[in-house]
Formats: sequence, C-alpha cells, structure tokens
Amino acid sequence: MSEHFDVAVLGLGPGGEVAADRLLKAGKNVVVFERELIGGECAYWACIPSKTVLRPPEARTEVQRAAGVSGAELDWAATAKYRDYMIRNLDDQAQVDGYIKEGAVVIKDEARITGPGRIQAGDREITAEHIIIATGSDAVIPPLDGIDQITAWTNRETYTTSTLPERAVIIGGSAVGVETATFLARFGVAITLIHRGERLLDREGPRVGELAHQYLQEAGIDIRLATSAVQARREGADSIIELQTRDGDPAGEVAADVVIFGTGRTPRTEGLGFEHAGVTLGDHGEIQIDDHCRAGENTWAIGDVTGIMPFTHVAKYQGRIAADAILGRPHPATYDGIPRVVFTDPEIAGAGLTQEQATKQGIRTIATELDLADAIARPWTYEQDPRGHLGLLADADRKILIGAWAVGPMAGEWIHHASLAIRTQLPIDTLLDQVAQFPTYHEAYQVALEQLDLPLTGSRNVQAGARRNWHTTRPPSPS
Ligand SMILES: Cc1cc2nc3c(=O)[nH]c(=O)nc-3n(C[C@H](O)[C@H](O)[C@H](O)COP(=O)(O)OP(=O)(O)OC[C@H]3O[C@@H](n4cnc5c(N)ncnc54)[C@H](O)[C@@H]3O)c2cc1C
Ligand SMILES: NC(=O)c1ccc[n+]([C@@H]2O[C@H](COP(=O)([O-])OP(=O)(O)OC[C@H]3O[C@@H](n4cnc5c(N)ncnc54)[C@H](O)[C@@H]3O)[C@@H](O)[C@H]2O)c1
Repeated sequence: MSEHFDVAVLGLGPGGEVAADRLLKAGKNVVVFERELIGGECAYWACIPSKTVLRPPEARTEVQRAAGVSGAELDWAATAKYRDYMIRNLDDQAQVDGYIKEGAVVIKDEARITGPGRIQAGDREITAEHIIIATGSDAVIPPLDGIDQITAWTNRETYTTSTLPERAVIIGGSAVGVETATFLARFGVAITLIHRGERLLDREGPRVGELAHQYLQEAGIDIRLATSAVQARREGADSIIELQTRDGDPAGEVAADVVIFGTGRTPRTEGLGFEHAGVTLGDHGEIQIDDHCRAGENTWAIGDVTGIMPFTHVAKYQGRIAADAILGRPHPATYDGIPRVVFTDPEIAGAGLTQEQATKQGIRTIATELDLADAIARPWTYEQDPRGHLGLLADADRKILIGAWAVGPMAGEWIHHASLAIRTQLPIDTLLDQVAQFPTYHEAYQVALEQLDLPLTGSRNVQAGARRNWHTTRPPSPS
C-alpha cells in the first residue's frame, strides 16, 4: 500500500532543503528523499569546502598586504581538519534527525517518478499531491581519449582530499577552475590552467577576465587560453594531457600528478522517470519551468536541475518560490541582478547584464570603470598597494543600473548594493543620494555613479570623468 503526503521533495540540496523547511513550517505533511547526503553538493563537495579552504590563503594575503603585521603561515593539515568539520565528515545523521524532529518522513534512497504524483524509492511507494524536483547536477568530464588512464578529479575529490598533489592541471577557466586554481596555487601546488575560451570567466565582461588573469598569474598559475584538452595518457606516475589550439593545431602537452575537471555540470534528470510527471526537458537536459518553478501539473523544479542560474542562492530562492506557490501565496521569480561571486583573491563579483548582453538586447548604455585606489580611502586603509575595481553599466534612457562588476577585497559583499539597485530598478538619482559610511568600499558606488555622466534631474550630477578627491582624508602616499 502506498503512503500519501501533501508534498514530496526529491533531493535535499540547498534548494530542496529550503522548500521542505518552508512547507514543514506551514504545517504540510512532507516526505523528503535523499540518495546521498542531506545538504547536497554544496554542503559537502562544492561551496562549503571550497570557501573554507580558500579562506586561510586569503587571510595570509591580508597579513602580507597590511602594514605592520607579519608571520602568517599556511597549515594544510589544520585547514583540511577544519574543512572536514565543515563538511560534517560526510555524515548527515544530524540532518536526518533534524528533519524527523520537524515532522518530515525521511527516505534515504533514490526516488523515481512512476506516474503523476507517484514515486518509487526502493520498495516504498509514495503518492503526493505535489512533487518538487530538486535533484541538482553532476560534474561533466569531457570524453577524452585515454581518460581512464589518468588520475582525474572533479570537485568531489578536490574538495575532500587529505593530501595535496605537487602538480595539477586544471581544465576549465570558469568558476570552478579559477577558484580551484587559486586554492591549490596558494597552498604551493604547481598549477597549469587550461581554458578553451579567449579569456577567463568568459560569461563576464572582458575587463573581469583581464583582471582575473592578472591576479591568477601573480599567484604563479600558468594559464593557457584558447586551448582545449583533447587527449589523455599515463606515463609512469604522470597524468599527461595533450592540448590543441582553437584552430585544431597541436599545442603541446602538460604532465601532472592529477588532472582536475572544472568543465561544467549537467542536470540530474536521466533515468528518474520525470517524463511520467509531464515534465519537459530542454536541450541540455534541464527541466523547463515557469515563473513559479512549475514544471508540470502539481510538479515543481528548483535549483541546478532547472539550469537557470546554477548557484546555491538561486536554488534557495527557487525553493521559496515553489513552496510559496504550493502554499497558495504565489509570487513570480525574477532573476535580474542576482549576484555572481567567484571567491578568488581578491574576490570577483558581477550582477546584472554585461555590456555585450545589453547591446544584444538593444539597450542604449553608458558604462564606467573606477580604479578604487584613485577614488576612495578604504583600499589604502585596508592594504598596501591597494587592489580594487568597480564597473557600472546603466540604461541611458531609463536611468537605472542594469549591470555591475567588482574585483577587489570583499567584492562579494559590496556587490549586493548593485544587485539590489538592479533588482529593484532604483533610479540613479536615488542611488546618488545614498550616503555610504566613510571609509568603506561602498563609497566607490558614489564616485562611479557620478562618473557615469547621465543627465539626471537632481543637481548631484558632475562632469564626466570627474573623480572625487578624497586626498584631504588620505594619509601621504606610501612610497
Ligand atoms: C566546486 C563548486 C563550488 C561551488 N561554489 C558555489 C558557491 O560558492 N556559491 C554558490 O552559490 N554556488 C556554488 N556552487 C554551485 C552549487 O553547488 C549548486 O548551485 C547547488 O549545490 C545547487 O543546489 P541544488 O539543491 O539544486 O542541488 P544539489 O546541491 O546538487 O543537491 C541535489 C541533491 O539531490 C539528491 N538527489 C539527486 N537525485 C536524487 C533522486 N533521484 N532521489 C533522491 N535524491 C536525489 C543529490 O544526492 C543531492 O543531494 C559550486 C559548485 C561547485 C561544483
Ligand atoms: N562561487 C560560485 O558561486 C561558484 C563556484 C564554483 C562553481 N559554481 C557554479 O558551478 C557550476 C559549474 O562551474 P564550472 O566552472 O565547472 O562550469 P562552467 O560551465 O561555468 O565552465 C566550464 C568551462 O570549461 C570549459 N571547458 C569545457 N571543456 C573543456 C575542454 N575540453 N578543454 C578546455 N576547456 C573546457 C568551458 O569552455 C567552460 O568555460 C557553474 O554553474 C558555476 O556557476 C559557482
């Protein structure tokens, strides 16, 4: 006999967890399925371990760059120990107990949809009024010839390893590749980063790629752009990757102890019977959803499996959207201005459109870029030889911000000012009236907005290119 529930949640990564929590709090009868660990990719193999191991090198850089403090040493054994604590030693028993305490039925097994509102997991059959699919994504490893011969890692091996290799080749110059290169290089691993695009982080604008390149190179990383991994082989203890240019010409080979793939992700949809719930898949296997995360009749999909914006914060947001729709208080999802942060050193952040995307949409734009060291005091009080850039993109007709990027210490924190402005379409006139705490990185927005040279209604606009002079409050320039 099958058991019946109000809602079944398939997959308890960040998306599924938020949806389940919200529904349980609202008094719904909820069953949750998880085939691995409650918390999903993010909690054990992705966001949490990667940000945990990136922090000690960042702290060391801070010590090296701040005047009057010295002596920071990295300790891999202690870092790995703290990382293991942060990933709960790959044990989710406390999470299972927590959900049971909250009133959920927890089934630690793979769920398959067998018909509308019907789910099978092992020998259990469940029916549910609503199904939320939150099954996430898997790492993609390109099918290179000889791949079976080499030591190939994805994020899973990389972020659970107890020993570090001496040399690693990283394939892919997007978020995973760039963060992983930063982490390992700072811990002394010799890194070659292979990227088939013309610039790193090529979903962002060219300046972001340029700055990322500069900082990664300064960290000692050997970066090969416009280059693809085409073949793999083993020679003794070495894993060898053969390379090719974009035109198909040989581009040499690289030998390493391990080859790490940061070559994208694919939605987990195969063989899970989603077609029985009337779900439609897109060209990349992603589940198609509407503004309320509806994927079919009483069927919802959230997180990486939708392929919309594969970030934890987006999975969590969609978890709220789907749960609220089920609870009869629907509000549509909007994805404008959601932040994108790459936790390198310094951090790289973006929100909204790039110039290229805006141009494709036919928007008349005005853009500006600010070198923070020329414009505000905080970079100087923060570190010697200060780093930091902010770029803004405005819609010249609507006089609102439509895009922003930032590269600098804690850029992942201060990008949220732009994110909110873009999401809420705050008039630039209003933004110009904001008063930021002195001395903070936030002050850069004021200067950059004034540089935009938009004809505004208020009297706050200044001449194009004018720079706020903060020198009256700045100490003499360090030589
Ligand atoms: C190295 C790395 C670093 C990252 N860092 C960040 C970051 O700093 N910030 C950020 O926002 N994003 C980051 N991401 C992306 C982030 O990890 C994902 O966007 C996020 O995990 C997606 O959440 P989700 O709930 O959709 O899926 P997942 O976290 O993948 O969880 C899905 C869950 O569903 C379970 N499951 C799958 N199929 C079934 C089934 N049939 N039955 C039962 N259970 C099932 C899986 O076991 C899994 O636990 C990173 C990704 C990587 C690879
Ligand atoms: N801080 C964060 O929020 C964070 C951190 C890491 C990952 N993530 C998310 O996780 C997901 C996966 O990230 P990712 O970096 O693996 O994927 P991605 O899809 O963003 O990038 C993969 C890159 O690998 C390149 N590539 C693929 N095959 C190649 C080959 N054979 N040779 C050379 N280059 C090749 C592609 O051109 C592409 O640029 C992304 O959606 C990302 O947003 C987020």
